[in-house]
Amino acid sequence: MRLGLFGGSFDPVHNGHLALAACCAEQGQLDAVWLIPAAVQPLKPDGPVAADADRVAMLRLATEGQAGREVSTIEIDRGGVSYTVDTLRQMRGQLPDAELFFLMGADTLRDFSSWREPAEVLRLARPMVVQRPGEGGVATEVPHLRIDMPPMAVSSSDLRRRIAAGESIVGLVPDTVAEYIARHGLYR
Ligand SMILES: Nc1ncnc2c1ncn2[C@@H]1O[C@H](COP(=O)(O)OP(=O)(O)OP(=O)(O)O)[C@@H](O)[C@H]1O
Ligand SMILES: O=C(O)c1ccc[n+]([C@@H]2O[C@H](COP(=O)([O-])O)[C@@H](O)[C@H]2O)c1
Repeated sequence: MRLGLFGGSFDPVHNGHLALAACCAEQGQLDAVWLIPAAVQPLKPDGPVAADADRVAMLRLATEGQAGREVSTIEIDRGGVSYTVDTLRQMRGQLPDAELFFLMGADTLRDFSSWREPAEVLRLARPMVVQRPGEGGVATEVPHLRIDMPPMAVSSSDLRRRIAAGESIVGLVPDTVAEYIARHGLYR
């Protein structure tokens, strides 16, 4: 099985994330994509704004009813700083026969050399990378598969800013996620 692992802060999940997963699944012929919210992303040491349970709940709403999408709480369950190499080792141990791909946007690939054990990460999984508006071309020595995605200028930080400013987020996240954010008063 060809399994796509898609790690992120997902603070909150948005339509750019969902499009990334869909484009990689289609063009990379993936059997499934697992979305993996980080507890604490190593290069974002302040940690996420929303609670782990809220980020997981929003991911579940965003992927509800979509075939081949799952939310994995492996990093939240492990706790602490979420190093991708630890996650891939755990996945490899649980799924020895799966071919693993690690999904990301070009901005994430740009910082790849500062990750923990980047060579080991590449031994365990192949990066699958989409372009991101505002990022230049993917100029990097890191071997990766390029996936084409229509540009979507949405980011979690812009969403948090919009919500705090009382601006609309309609069309940027699934309606169920927008309702969850409003109902729980997140990011105000
Ligand atoms: N609009 C987008 N287009 C392409 N890739 C994206 C987009 N938004 C996020 N990604 C990718 O999804 C992964 C997870 O992103 P993350 O959860 O940090 O969201 P973000 O929108 O980048 O958040 P923030 O604005 O807080 O940095 C990263 O690899 C990132 O490059
Ligand atoms: O393992 C690392 O050192 C490492 C450093 C930076 C980012 N990552 C992972 O890259 C993914 C994208 O992170 P983000 O928050 O920038 O979207 C997420 O799964 C992070 O845990 C991993």
